[in-house]
Amino acid sequence: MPHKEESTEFTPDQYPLFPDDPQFPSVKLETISLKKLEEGDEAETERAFQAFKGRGFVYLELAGTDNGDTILHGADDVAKAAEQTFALPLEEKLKYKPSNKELFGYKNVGATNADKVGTPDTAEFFNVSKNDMIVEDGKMRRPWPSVVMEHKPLFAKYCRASHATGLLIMDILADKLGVPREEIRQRHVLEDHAGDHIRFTRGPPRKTVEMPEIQTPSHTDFGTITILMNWLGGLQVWSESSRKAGPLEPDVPGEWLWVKPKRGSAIVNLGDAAVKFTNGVLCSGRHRVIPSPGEQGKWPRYSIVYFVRPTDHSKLKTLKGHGIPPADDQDEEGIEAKEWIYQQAMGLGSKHIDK
Ligand SMILES: O=C(O)CCC(=O)C(=O)O
Ligand SMILES: [Fe+2]
Repeated sequence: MPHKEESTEFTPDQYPLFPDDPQFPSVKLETISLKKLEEGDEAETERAFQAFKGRGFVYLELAGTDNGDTILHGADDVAKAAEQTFALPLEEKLKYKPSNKELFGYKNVGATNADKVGTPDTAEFFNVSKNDMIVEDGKMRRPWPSVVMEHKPLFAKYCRASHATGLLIMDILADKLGVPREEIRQRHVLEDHAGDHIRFTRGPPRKTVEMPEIQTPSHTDFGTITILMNWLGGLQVWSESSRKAGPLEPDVPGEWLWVKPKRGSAIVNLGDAAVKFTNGVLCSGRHRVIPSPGEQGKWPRYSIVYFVRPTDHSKLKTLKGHGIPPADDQDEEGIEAKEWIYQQAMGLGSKHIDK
């Protein structure tokens, strides 16, 4: 157990390994090299494409490229800043509740439902907006706690590296599907306002062996691509892939499988916007977070998530490409991404977001 007086809460050097025990069945994910993707390696791009069509989740090996190294090393520093943010008094954190149909700011423990009967979740989040971090202070749209402001250069660099990595993956998927890269890039321009953010998450240590509580309820991510860094087990994916965004409970039979954290790799998954753009060719995998297994459960669990999302005013509708079956939304204008993401968040029973 970590001792308060000698260590901070986020202490990845102390974490035991994910338990090697059939009690904790884990999912096998492809490991894709970011360096090879950047080099245009054909076999690697094909493996990535197949994995994103299949389960929608991969390990992305980060070392050896500028963006990969920024994410790999930056995530530890971001998590330390996250710890300082969560250490603020609750009343201070609650001053940063989301507003304006945006998800930026603080989500307190219990603000969303973990199931259909309304059991509260047990994780807290702090969502730091990409657009505010990459502009000068005077151009930011919201106030941020001083601990966030102190780390703004770190967050800006982390956002740029994560966004660029997301765009690289989008280019690969576009090429495979016969969609002009620009069709997707224009919906994800770095400087244009979007729901993109770095999410800090903190889940409490496990209280009982049975671990009934749910830190982050079953969901699919709303955006296009998610780049996730975590150090302790707790993330689980539903064994069967589904292409339907929707309710809290999985909609196809299956079981929860653990996703083991992998040192040196991010966990990258696609979100519902990627499903919508491709009429279900790509998969947005259903997942949730419960307390870490075995000995790992003695530590509070941190994760650092970057969400790449379509820009606020881009229309969510199926794109045209030889790999995409024509959709019945051809004649619709399409809903704007900001409104759609807000509706998705409200669908999870969020009680903390103001209009
Ligand atoms: O904490 C994790 O490992 C996953 C978090 C997650 O799924 C999310 O914030 O959307
Ligand atoms: Fe997620």
